[in-house]
Amino acid sequence: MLGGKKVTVVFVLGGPGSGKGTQCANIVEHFGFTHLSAGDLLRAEIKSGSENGTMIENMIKEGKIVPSEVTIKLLQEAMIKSENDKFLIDGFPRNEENRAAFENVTKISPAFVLFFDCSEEEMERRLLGRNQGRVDDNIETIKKRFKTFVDSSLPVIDYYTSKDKVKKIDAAKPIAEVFEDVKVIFAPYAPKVNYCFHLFFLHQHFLMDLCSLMFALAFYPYCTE
Ligand SMILES: Nc1ncnc2c1ncn2[C@@H]1O[C@H](COP(=O)(O)OP(=O)(O)OP(=O)(O)O)[C@@H](O)[C@H]1O
Ligand SMILES: Nc1ccn([C@@H]2O[C@H](COP(=O)(O)O)[C@@H](O)[C@H]2O)c(=O)n1
Ligand SMILES: [Mg+2]
Repeated sequence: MLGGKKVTVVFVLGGPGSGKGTQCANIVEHFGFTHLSAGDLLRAEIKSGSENGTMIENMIKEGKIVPSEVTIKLLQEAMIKSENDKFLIDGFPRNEENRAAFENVTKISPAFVLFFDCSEEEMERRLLGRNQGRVDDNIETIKKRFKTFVDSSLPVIDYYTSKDKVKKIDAAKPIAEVFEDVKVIFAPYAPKVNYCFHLFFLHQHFLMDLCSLMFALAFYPYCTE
């Protein structure tokens, strides 16, 4: 529950450059989730001129993890503001502190954890080719982010694996192929088709076709004279 509404949360995890943001955009389009990237929220906080801006910017440049209370507040505010009840939380929880604090504060447990598994070699290639002007997409910071991922984030994935909540995806494949695997996992969340609505329209079409046929048969003798 969050501010009185029941929410579904999926944590989207994986190393830097594994394709979390790319696949979240596809999931939003096909399955109606709202995408909340912790990294994007932190970058927006820097831009907004917040009092935490300088601290967040320094942490991002060093590939370190921002204290949980800052990130959780941003995630909570975004979820409350949204009219949706299905969220992809991308890049969070990044360490044990993030994980425990989120569950304590929000009382929300994820429906499952989507884990994009990719080699460092491939992730490095992608990050160096991303060209979005991110201050952390340089080889020095990328190496630090990889270390933080191994030391702090992989234990979170191990924790959720022990709870049988992790759905692991081979993220080294091309984007479209990764999404084929993602789609299988999200199939239970596909928007429901309203069969009654379809049946009504099929029925309408059938009646109209029948009327046209009767009309044509009735006038056929006159048309052929
Ligand atoms: N399966 C893929 N194959 C090749 N390139 C990919 C694939 N998925 C994403 N990319 C590209 O790799 C780059 C990083 O992808 P993306 O931003 O989605 O990763 P991310 O996991 O969100 O990274 P970060 O943790 O740094 O935010 C982007 O330029 C994206 O277009
Ligand atoms: N839970 C988080 C998520 C991110 N950060 C910081 O932001 C950086 C960029 O995150 P991306 O998910 O966009 O790659 C990340 O390296 C951290 O410095 C964080 O502190 N806590
Ligand atoms: Mg991202």
